[in-house]
Amino acid sequence: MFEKSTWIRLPRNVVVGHEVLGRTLEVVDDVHLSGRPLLVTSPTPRELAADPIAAQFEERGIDPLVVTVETASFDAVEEVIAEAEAGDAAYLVGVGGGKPIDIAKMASDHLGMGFLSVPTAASHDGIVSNRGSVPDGDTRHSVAAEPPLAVVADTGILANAPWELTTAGCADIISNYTAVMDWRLANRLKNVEYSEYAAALAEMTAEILVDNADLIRPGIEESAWIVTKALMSSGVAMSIAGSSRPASGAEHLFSHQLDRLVPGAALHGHQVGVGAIMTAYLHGGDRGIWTDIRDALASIDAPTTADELGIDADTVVEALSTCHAIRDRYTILGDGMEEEAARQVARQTGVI
Ligand SMILES: NC(=O)C1=CN([C@@H]2O[C@H](COP(=O)(O)OP(=O)(O)OC[C@H]3O[C@@H](n4cnc5c(N)ncnc54)[C@H](OP(=O)(O)O)[C@@H]3O)[C@@H](O)[C@H]2O)C=CC1
Ligand SMILES: O=C(CO)COP(=O)(O)O
Ligand SMILES: [Zn+2]
Repeated sequence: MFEKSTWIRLPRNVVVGHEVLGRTLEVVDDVHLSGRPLLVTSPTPRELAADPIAAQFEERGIDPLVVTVETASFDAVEEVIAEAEAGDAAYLVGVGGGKPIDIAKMASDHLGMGFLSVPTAASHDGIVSNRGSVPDGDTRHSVAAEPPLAVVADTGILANAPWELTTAGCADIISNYTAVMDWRLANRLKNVEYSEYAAALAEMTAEILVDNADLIRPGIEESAWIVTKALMSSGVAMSIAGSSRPASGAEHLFSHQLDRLVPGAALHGHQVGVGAIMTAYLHGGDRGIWTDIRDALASIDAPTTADELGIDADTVVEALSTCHAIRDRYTILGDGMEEEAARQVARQTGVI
């Protein structure tokens, strides 16, 4: 008897382009949200996007609530939930990088409210995903959450964000190559549930981005457009899979472990990119695609070494040799690498 079922949650409206921030209320109306919004933002994105959105609401006679968060934490999620309840918010709007968007996503999931995602940086593929990532004790990886009802991605704001945020987004996409290799391996060895559609979409997204690497340059709206569409596509792959598997394998375990060892040292995307060089090497040795991954990262100015991440060699080795344990996710790291073997891989790939 056939007993499988799939429930794919996706955003209803994804609006990407020039000066679309000014159309936020149109998007709100289109997804039939009404009442008082609570904007969740962080300091820089507040000035760039949350205050202008608040002004749009005020013009309409709606007084929005605004919470500015400094760090991604469960305390921040709880603060947002409390503000939403006290202020009678009807829905949430996450405005900023991954931190405020994930906090808004987790809070709206808890409150059973809709939420809108307004990225100010093309820095990560959680913009449309059905995952929320807020560190909780030793847990650093994402958990299931409702995706946004709609996304408003203004390419002018994204293009003017610091270039390293965009290169971090590109590296998060390039890491799909190794994430999918790990997923296939886990499917073959451990019978982990696998979706050919989600894997193909994640890989194709990385391929299109790499093919267009020449067009991705600082300060150019078309570049922001290319990267943002790739981030959306990667987020959709996660929603189709019902997990972050298409976009997160051992390279993400490595990054999550760095977040524990040296919090805030480097951007999420940059860490997973460097992780992908080493885990691609583990998958294929000298004949593998690790050099292609390294060259693709270098071509968009993303870090390819520990030095460029601003993290010392010993910490990189420690993260690589211990990160298998932080999550129940089978990858090329298996039950863990010996420290000396991890050091060799980091050396062979020029990471240290
Ligand atoms: N849910 C999911 O599926 C996924 C979640 N993630 C998560 O996303 C996070 C990484 O996202 P990231 O965006 O790097 O994190 P942040 O939200 O911390 O943003 C990084 C920095 O960029 C600044 N910033 C944002 N927009 C602008 C702008 N337009 N101009 C100038 N500065 C700007 C922020 O400012 P300020 O200091 O003011 O905040 C912050 O300092 C991680 O926590 C990661 O785990 C990653 C991938 C997938
Ligand atoms: O960062 C992500 C995908 O790019 C989310 O993955 P995690 O589930 O490992 O947090
Ligand atoms: Zn990621």
